[in-house]
Amino acid sequence: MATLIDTVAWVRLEGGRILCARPRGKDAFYIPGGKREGAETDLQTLVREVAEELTVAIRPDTVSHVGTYQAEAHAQAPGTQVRMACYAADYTGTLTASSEIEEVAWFGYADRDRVPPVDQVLFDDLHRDGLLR
Ligand SMILES: Nc1nc2c([nH]c(=O)n2[C@H]2C[C@H](O)[C@@H](COP(=O)(O)OP(=O)(O)OP(=O)(O)O)O2)c(=O)[nH]1
Repeated sequence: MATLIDTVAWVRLEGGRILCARPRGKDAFYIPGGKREGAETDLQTLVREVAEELTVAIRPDTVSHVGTYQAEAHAQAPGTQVRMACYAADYTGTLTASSEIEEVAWFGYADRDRVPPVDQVLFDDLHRDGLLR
C-alpha cells in the first residue's frame, strides 16, 4: 500500500525569495515544517514545527492557506508520497536555526533543483504568481 506522509509547512516570502532550511543530516533544503503529530490541527502543527526549527512564533491571526501539494517524498522509500499543506504567516522573534537545522537560506526560483519534488511544484506556483523571483 502506498504511504502518505502528512505535513504542514511555512511559506515565508521576503523580497521575492523563500525561506528554506536544511535539516541536520539531510542533503536537501526544505521549506520549514514537518509531520502532524496525533490529532494536531494544521495551525498547531505549523506553530510547533516553526518554533522547533527556527525559534520564532507564528502569529496565528496572520495565517493564510497558500495551497496543498502532493508529490514523491524526499529521502523515503520509493512510492512514498508527501502531502504538504502550505501556509503563509507573519512571526515574532528572530529567525535562528535550532539544533535541528544545519543551514537556513533564502532561495529564488533558480534554486528549484535544490528542493524536493513537492517543493518544486510550490516553487512553480509562486513563480507563476510573481511571488518567487
Ligand atoms: N518539512 C518538510 N518536509 C518535506 C518537504 N519536502 C519533503 O519531501 N518533505 C518530507 C520529508 C520527510 O519525510 C517529511 C517531513 O518530516 P519531518 O520534517 O517531520 O521529519 P522527520 O525527521 O520526522 O522525518 P524522517 O526524516 O524521520 O522521515 O516530509 C518540505 O519541504 N518540508
